[in-house]
Amino acid sequence: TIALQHGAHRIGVRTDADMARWRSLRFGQFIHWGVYAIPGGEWKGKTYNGAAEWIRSWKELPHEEYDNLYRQFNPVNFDAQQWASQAKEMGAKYMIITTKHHDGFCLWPSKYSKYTIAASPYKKDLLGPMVAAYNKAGIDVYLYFSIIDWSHPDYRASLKTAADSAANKRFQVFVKNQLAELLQRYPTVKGFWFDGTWDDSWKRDGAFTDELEQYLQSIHPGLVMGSRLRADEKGARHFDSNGRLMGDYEQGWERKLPEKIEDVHGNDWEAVMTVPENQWGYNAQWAGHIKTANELLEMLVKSVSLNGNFVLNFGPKADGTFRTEEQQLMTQIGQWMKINGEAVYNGTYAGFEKQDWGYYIRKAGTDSVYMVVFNIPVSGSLRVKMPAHTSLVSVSLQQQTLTPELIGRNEYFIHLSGKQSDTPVVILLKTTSGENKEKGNFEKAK
Ligand SMILES: COc1ccc([C@H]2[C@H](O)[C@H](O)[C@H](C)N2C)cc1
Repeated sequence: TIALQHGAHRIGVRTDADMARWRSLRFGQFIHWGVYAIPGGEWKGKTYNGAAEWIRSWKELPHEEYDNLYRQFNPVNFDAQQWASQAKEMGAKYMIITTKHHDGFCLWPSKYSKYTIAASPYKKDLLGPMVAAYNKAGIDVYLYFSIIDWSHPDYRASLKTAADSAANKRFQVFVKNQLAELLQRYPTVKGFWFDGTWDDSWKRDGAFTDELEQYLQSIHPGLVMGSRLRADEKGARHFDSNGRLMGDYEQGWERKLPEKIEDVHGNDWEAVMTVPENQWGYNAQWAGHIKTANELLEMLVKSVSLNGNFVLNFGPKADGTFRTEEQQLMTQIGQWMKINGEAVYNGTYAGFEKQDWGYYIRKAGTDSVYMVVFNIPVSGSLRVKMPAHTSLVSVSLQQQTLTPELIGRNEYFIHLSGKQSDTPVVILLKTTSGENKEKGNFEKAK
């Protein structure tokens, strides 16, 4: 390894209570909301093919016009209580809200910028009511914050001149001030979700990113911040130049999931996912494949089975309401979570050999292992190979006790006689482990 001043400061996962809480939540709701919801991916009859929240970068929409959209931003139908209750119904345990995206428009009346909700017809702070309503519903709130800020005169993507460096210094002060302001205004938030940290100007100043992270922890101990904030002094991001994860969890899983446990290298991690292929902010016409509730449940369950969190994104309209498709998804996912959430919350990697029928999830610190079945085989028989020194004590499907068939050494078939289901099936295995523990109930010779 090489000597680093601003690389990872910790080997292995965070073991404090705040991180344990983040880890227990497993299922989050991302919300991308801002003035980009006004065009919604379209402008003067033309459709923008990129992600709707990036429409300002589209040559068909002059910056001057985009930067005046805030004059129309008036979410009269915004109802924080309604947002929080539908998130609760879906089963989300945390929410991540865009305080400001790359365009720099602030959903809160920041005293460090004129480009805020205070300048809009709506005038009022949007974040305060959101944080209060979600917390009241028992949902933790995390703040998305884009370092890139296209609206700020001192923002520089790269530093070519001394003037650039001077501007960048001023910009760093601005960033630090806004982050401190957010923590001061919304003290119950549990962390930041940083974005827009790929430009040279940011990743070349590893020392600043390190000091900033430590500063934020000092004024708000316990904050949970992922690997997107920092760079080490060599410009390495997420993983420092010694391959060690920076930040509290790996934050690179954007619209993609790891395949197997080795892919996450023993780190905490979180995946963020869009319902369409790549739309975060509101996009009027959803084109391409729109993920179904079952697809999204499989991503959630797969993430938890690999020791990670899964965050599903929603893009409210400019008026503050959610599109019908998103409301229907929240309801459908919530119907499954209401019955089966126990398999997701506090879920961890089970240590069982993966089978084709679906995923194993271990309830943290227990001998309870859930099988979440997405693919019932034509045989109806679910193969279960017990890990070494682990015995099977009982098998149940909801309130029904099942008797597995012993088909080999510590290997079973669980027969789902003629079972069909249009949503994932959850089976609970009670196990016992340890060298000299008594054998499970199904190993005695017939
Ligand atoms: C250049 O590729 C990008 C850059 C930024 C993103 C942003 C999206 O706008 C959204 O906020 C997502 C979480 N973030 C990574 C996505 C892809």
